[in-house]
Amino acid sequence: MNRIRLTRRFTFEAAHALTHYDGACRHIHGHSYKLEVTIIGTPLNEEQHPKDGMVLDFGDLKTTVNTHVLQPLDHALVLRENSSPALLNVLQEEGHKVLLTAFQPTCENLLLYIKDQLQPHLPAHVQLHSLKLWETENAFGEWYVSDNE
Ligand SMILES: Nc1nc2c(c(=O)[nH]1)N=C([C@H](O)[C@H](O)COP(=O)(O)OP(=O)(O)OP(=O)(O)O)CN2
Ligand SMILES: [Zn+2]
Repeated sequence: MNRIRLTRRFTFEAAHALTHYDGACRHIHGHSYKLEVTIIGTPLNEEQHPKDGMVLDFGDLKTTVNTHVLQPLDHALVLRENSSPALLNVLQEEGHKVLLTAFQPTCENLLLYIKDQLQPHLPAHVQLHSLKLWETENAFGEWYVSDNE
């Protein structure tokens, strides 16, 4: 076996509010999130192939994450879909980028959302290995496929 893990880092800005939370984070506030995406696979071994020696071109990983994860999340206000209808109406009428989620937008649930967004769009020859999401400089969550088998 010659399996290799590849990791790429991303950053995005997003705001959120934790409804019913018993602390300051129930108010709308923002984070500069950092995300690490790790995939695993076997490097291609085809001498004339432009991707020879690669599990996946880092550029292709970047494009996939940008399209399916960062595009919906970056500079969005992430709110639970049962948040105040009056607030949601105003935000949407004013053209703000609001991502409504069926879940509380915690670090944990955003990891699961990112996993669900990403997994179907990875090429068949690689697997998602893990995700690491920093909400603040000091707090992060991780999702590992091996924890969920
Ligand atoms: N298990 C979780 N706990 C908390 C989450 C979360 O997603 N999962 N989120 C929050 C808030 O969103 C908050 O923004 C982050 O909390 P906290 O680490 O307390 O933030 P601070 O700004 O106080 O961090 P410092 O490093 O102390 O400045 C709360 N909990
Ligand atoms: Zn927060």
